[in-house]
Amino acid sequence: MRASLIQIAVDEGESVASRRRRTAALVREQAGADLVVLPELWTTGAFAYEAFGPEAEPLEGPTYEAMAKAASDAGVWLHAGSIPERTASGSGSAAGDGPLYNTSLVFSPSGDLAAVYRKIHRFGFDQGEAVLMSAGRDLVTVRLPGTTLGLATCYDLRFPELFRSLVDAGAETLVIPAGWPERRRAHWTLLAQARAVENQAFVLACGTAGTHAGVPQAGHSIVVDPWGEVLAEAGAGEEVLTVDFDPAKVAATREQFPALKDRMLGLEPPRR
Ligand SMILES: O=C(O)CCC(=O)C(=O)O
Repeated sequence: MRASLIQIAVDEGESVASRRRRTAALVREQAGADLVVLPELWTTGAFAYEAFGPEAEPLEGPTYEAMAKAASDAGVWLHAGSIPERTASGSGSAAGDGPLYNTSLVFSPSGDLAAVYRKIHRFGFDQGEAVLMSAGRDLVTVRLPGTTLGLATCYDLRFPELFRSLVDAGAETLVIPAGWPERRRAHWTLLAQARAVENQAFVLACGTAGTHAGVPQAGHSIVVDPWGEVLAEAGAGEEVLTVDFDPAKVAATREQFPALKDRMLGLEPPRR
């Protein structure tokens, strides 16, 4: 299976429309890959909090349209990263005035929507995304020929229980679009390898390059195999990271070193 992770530079000097066109062209250039992955919130930048509201889109907005077309033009599965999604209001009476979500979209090679994942763990403690966006509640897996993807986004990487739940739901390849900051790059690499080793799964983690809202991005998108080996790692700048991997390695690793079978669930709490 061939995956291409497009580590887009998200700099303030470029308009959202220009970056959308440029990204669609980069996706088209990946014809021949099986799966293409984009980063988190690449239209606005993950730290450009002031842009979330103004640039928010309905699910089937301009990014959806451009990415559905790019996926079908290239004939690839496309994890189109995430967008700031403006949902319809709760009453359904007025479209587009409901809560915001950090929403990932996955398209099939014919350009059909295959999955929607709304980021569960919001970043920022009491600021930024944590107050501007609502939290998703649903685990999402996507069946591709040869592997099952488990979806997570950026800060989710710090929550191992989410990934265990995805594995329990059948995930073999964990796909993590991100807008991870340079100042915590060591955590990014370490956590990507940890999630791969503990879940005996491939990890495809695609970040952004550039600087927006004064936050330099880590880049260093990374692909890790179920044994924890780094198969490929990008540098700091804009880059397409292409890697060939064998999805059968998940079952082989789980069979040869069956640690997942030794989980002890439902332990007793400490006695007082
Ligand atoms: O957890 C981190 O250090 C970065 C998370 C983040 O930037 C995000 O989720 O947008």
